[in-house]
Amino acid sequence: MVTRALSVPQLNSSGNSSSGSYKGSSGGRSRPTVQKGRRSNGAISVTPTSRNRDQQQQQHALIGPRSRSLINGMRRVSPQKQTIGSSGSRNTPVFLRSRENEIGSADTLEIVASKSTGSEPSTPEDNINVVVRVRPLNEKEKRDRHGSILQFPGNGQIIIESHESAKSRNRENVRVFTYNVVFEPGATQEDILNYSGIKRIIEMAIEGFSCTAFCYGQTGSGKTHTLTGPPDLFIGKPNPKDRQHGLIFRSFLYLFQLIRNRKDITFVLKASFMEIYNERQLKYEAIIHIHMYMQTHLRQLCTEHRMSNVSKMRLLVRKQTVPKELNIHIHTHIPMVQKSGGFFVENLFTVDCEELDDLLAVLEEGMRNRAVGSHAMNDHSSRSHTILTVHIISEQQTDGGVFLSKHGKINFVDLAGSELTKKTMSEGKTLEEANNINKSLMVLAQYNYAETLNTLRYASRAKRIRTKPVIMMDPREALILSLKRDIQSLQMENEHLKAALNLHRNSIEEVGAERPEVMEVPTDHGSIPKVNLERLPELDGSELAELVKLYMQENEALRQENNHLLRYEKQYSGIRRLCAEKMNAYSRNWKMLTKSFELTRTYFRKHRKRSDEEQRQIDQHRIARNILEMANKFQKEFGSKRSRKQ
Ligand SMILES: Nc1ncnc2c1ncn2[C@@H]1O[C@H](COP(=O)(O)OP(=O)(O)OP(=O)(O)O)[C@@H](O)[C@H]1O
Repeated sequence: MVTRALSVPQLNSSGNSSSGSYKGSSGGRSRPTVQKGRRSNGAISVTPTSRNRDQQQQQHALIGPRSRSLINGMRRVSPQKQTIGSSGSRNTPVFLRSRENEIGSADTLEIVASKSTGSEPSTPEDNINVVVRVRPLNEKEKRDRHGSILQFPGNGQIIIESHESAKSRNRENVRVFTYNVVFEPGATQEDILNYSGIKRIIEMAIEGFSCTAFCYGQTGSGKTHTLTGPPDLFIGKPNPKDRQHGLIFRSFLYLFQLIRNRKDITFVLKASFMEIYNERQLKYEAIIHIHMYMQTHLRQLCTEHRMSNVSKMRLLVRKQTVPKELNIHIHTHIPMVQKSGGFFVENLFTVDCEELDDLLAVLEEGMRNRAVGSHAMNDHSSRSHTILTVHIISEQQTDGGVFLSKHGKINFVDLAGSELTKKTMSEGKTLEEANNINKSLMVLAQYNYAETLNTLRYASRAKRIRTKPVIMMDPREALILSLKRDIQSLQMENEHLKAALNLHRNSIEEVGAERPEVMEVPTDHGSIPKVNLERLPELDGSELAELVKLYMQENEALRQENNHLLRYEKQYSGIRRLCAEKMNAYSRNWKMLTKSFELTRTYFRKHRKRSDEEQRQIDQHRIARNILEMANKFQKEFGSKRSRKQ
């Protein structure tokens, strides 16, 4: 089971951005110092220029998975981005600060690089990715000349400075936060897709992990904009090429791109879209803990915040026959969720999505149906928390012939923004909604400094959360798979032992030793029928259970056989060792015997006594040889004298 989360805290960036001492790439190289009071002159970074207490900052954080192992040793990519910032006083504003002109912080770049490797998902413990996006100033903020309290020194850092009166300024008023990525106001929707780490999340969801991307932040800070784009995108038929499309739309495209490349896997996609409206006590911990424990955000809401507090939970995409409002049921014994106690949402309507268009239709319909209100800080303010879930069920045949199915999912959560009703000038229904939203988030301090600080703290805390994701599989299928693996390794061991035994038998027979008396090895597994593994996905629960039983039996039989073989092997190897020792002794003796025989024969040849007859013959032979030699000599001498005379 996995826990992956994305959050998007928000900052209200103020109008007159400045770079101060943090211009361009060099700003990120050395550790920046805050230069108080320097007026900013560009869109690259936003520095305090105004002491206006009413200034607004909006930031949102994107929290998602990342892996320590992925980060270590990853190559850094360094795209050069030339984006025009909102205030545009510089020609080439960088939309997010990092070292050496790179886009995004080091961590994020590594995540991006890791994504492109398409490597195996790791099992990271440090898998919450926190990304902060600061939106550009809107027209009203520019008109009101609100300043910024934020600076972007690079390295994923944000500096927030309070603009209390100079007297009260002290070290406490300047705080530095570090995240995986900080997007400055010039960042585009496409940049968020490419550099926030969401692509990695989608890849992990495909691999069977449960992942979440969620946005958190002040009202009007750009959460919905980041996730879905401006609301008027969904009026009528949306133009798929619109550059304003948000993270969800772009993630869907990327998801389908990945799925189409995996021809070896069969995918089934389902999606649901619901909202939690007027819920009072939602906390970000809820969202994150749910992932640590189980399936959806709702479980945590149930267990930690007592679902009775939830006023309304509504389906945004539904069948005509399905009631709009949903009931939550809490169960203590649901097999898959036993550990945390469980819950399920009655009538949660999930849509089968065969095509990309089906997924996009879920998003569009949900966006049209969600509760939106208007107040002074946002014309299209979300009045609820929404959860769009895409289930990715995959099925792949493994080397062993077993079909492995995984159930990954990705949740996109758009939390309603926290609001100061005084600033939003909410009244009536909007006021009631705002109160509930604020309660359900964290009720923030009086001014945007405090709100921004709170958001940054929130994101910082989220970053410290450690989760341990696992791939979600049907436990029975997982068991079958592991039994199958056991069987394979037992069979290999078995073959190895048999080969070793044969070797022993042969060598024992060679020396004519007696074979040991041992139990016969059962080589036939009897009545265990063979099962067609390709039919695995078609089997129902009882058949699967039967299959597990059969595999366990086969496993057990193989284990027994291995034990017998091992005992055999032990006995045979003992006898073989004895034989070998005897053979060695024999051969040593034989060598010695041969040598002594040779010596004896030589001795006797030299010293044995000859018989008289033998001696007489030898003497005669010797006399005859002497006579012959003398005759030859005489002949030679006589011959030479005669020739001289002539
Ligand atoms: N990065 C951005 N670039 C341009 N406009 C933006 C950006 N972010 C937000 N906006 C605009 O700011 C306004 C408020 O944004 P949005 O509705 O997304 O905020 P929100 O955080 O979802 O607010 P609420 O919590 O009230 O729903 C919208 O008009 C949106 O189009």
